[in-house]
Amino acid sequence: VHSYVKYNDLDTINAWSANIAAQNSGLVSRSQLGTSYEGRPIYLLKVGKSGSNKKAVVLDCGFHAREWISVAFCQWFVKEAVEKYGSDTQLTNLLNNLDFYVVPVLNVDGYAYTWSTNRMWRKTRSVNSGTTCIGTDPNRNFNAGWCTVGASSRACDDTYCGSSPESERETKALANFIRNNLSSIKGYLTIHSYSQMLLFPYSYSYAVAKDHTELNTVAKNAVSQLTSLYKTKYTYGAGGTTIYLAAGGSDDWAYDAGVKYSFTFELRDTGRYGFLLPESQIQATSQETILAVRSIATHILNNA
Ligand SMILES: Nc1ncc(C[C@H](C[SeH])C(=O)O)cc1Cl
Ligand SMILES: [Zn+2]
Ligand SMILES: [Zn+2]
Ligand SMILES: [Zn+2]
Repeated sequence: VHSYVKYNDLDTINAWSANIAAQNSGLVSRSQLGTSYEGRPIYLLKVGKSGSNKKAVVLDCGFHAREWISVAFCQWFVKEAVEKYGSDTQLTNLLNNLDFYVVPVLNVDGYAYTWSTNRMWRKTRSVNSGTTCIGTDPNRNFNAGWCTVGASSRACDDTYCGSSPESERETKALANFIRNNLSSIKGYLTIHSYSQMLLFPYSYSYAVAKDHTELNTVAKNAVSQLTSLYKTKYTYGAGGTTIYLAAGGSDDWAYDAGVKYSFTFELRDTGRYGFLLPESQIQATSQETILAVRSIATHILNNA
């Protein structure tokens, strides 16, 4: 049975996304972004009051299979939206004027694999030619400095960039969706764990993004909102200098494609539990992160 304060397996999440759309048809609709390598559906939830030519923000979770707190967060976000619409002023305003395209789990094959076989799996589950090593790192597979730095060209490595940009069905599906909706998509938030960081372009080089100053201010304000709830410490900045130089990331690609407000969240913790964050921290992590998402979305609404 589904719980917002537990980690849910893929079948439970898919049943949940069908139900929450059916029960909140004025606010939530479900479609399919594509199918994974192993043939699983990759669902997309459109969250927002129906209206014409609204701005959109893409929020994806479950890029990396083992980062379960990311997957829990997207479910919490949708719950909060449907629960508080009509009563919470800020959220109601956001949902009246913005559409949030939520991908509850992008890397569905990998996520299923962490439940069935290997909790620490990161990549997709696609077969690589000439080796028994499986999978590509979806966050090294985008056409953004592809495979130049901070990624491996060896299929057996956890940061394998793939045979070519968008070689994965999962990354191709997401990239196609963003390309096809560029006129409305003003923000891109991709949720990972762990490190407690809010990152923005670029990670693929030390080049300073043209919107660096604004993105830095948006990140600063979002982090201060997050920290205000439980005093959780976050760092923020351009990925290359804040975490590490790495190419092929979805945030860099979205930014260069024209999505100005592009951010990567690295949720709790800083290493005590790491990817194995206890379920007891899902609620607090989700609540504090939502404050940051609200802050960014409000900036987008006022400035995009
Ligand atoms: N553009 C990027 N933005 C953030 C990161 C950090 C995540 C952390 Se799990 C990763 O290593 O894929 C990595 C890249 Cl390549
Ligand atoms: Zn990740
Ligand atoms: Zn991470
Ligand atoms: Zn602002």
